[in-house]
Amino acid sequence: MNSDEARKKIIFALDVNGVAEIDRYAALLSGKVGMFKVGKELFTACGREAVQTVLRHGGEVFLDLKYHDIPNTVAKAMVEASRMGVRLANLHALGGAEMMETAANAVRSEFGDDRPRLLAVTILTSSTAETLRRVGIEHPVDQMVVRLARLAQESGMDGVVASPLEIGLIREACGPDFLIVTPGVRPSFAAVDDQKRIMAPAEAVTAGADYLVIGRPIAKASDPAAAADLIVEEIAGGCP
Ligand SMILES: O=C(O)c1cc(=O)[nH]c(=O)n1[C@@H]1O[C@H](COP(=O)(O)O)[C@@H](O)[C@H]1O
Repeated sequence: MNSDEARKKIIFALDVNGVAEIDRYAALLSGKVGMFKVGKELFTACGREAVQTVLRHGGEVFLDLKYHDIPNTVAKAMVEASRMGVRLANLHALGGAEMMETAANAVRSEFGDDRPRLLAVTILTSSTAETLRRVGIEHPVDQMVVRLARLAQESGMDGVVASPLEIGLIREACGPDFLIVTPGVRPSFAAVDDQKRIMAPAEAVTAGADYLVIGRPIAKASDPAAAADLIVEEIAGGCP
């Protein structure tokens, strides 16, 4: 894989709480990563300005607000997310088929093809079988992930967010065109932090990931731009 293809796969998680930090990372990482993720912390702190700031720097946005509510509320939130001009937006698959279908239909009927790709979060990368068991889900994590990925696909979603360990199973169940976005990726030089089900970047791409969400391995590095370059090299060098 060439470096440009590898770079486009990296989504940098902007897990910060101010516009000044967006400016800092956008200046450091534009041209080094493929997309910027605006998540709950940043959106709660700065709102739409966070998205607008990334767009102003010429970056593309994955709006990661993981909606989970009654179908009408999630559909309306997704329509507003789409209006902001983001490339990817997500909800929790555990919200169920009706919630996903209502959201997917609302976005498609309002924006047609000029819309963000819609992702369903399956089981979070910080969850284990014990996490599931304690909320009453007795199935193994990988079975739950595949079940939710299939449900998401049947409900009109474009793809899923899942741990790298389940990429192969999802590809098998949902086919080559279904997007797989995977956090919980750790390059050789980085700490594991609180992620539990992890994989190296090149391995995740080889397994079939379309995008890798990477935060602290880049943000906490003494030279974030160099860390992003190293990850691009790991992917390009390790993937056919
Ligand atoms: O939806 C996500 O992006 C997400 C889903 C998931 O299962 N696990 C997960 O870590 N994430 C996000 O991916 C990012 C991972 O950041 P790092 O662990 O610092 O690389 C964070 O912004 C999380 O919110």
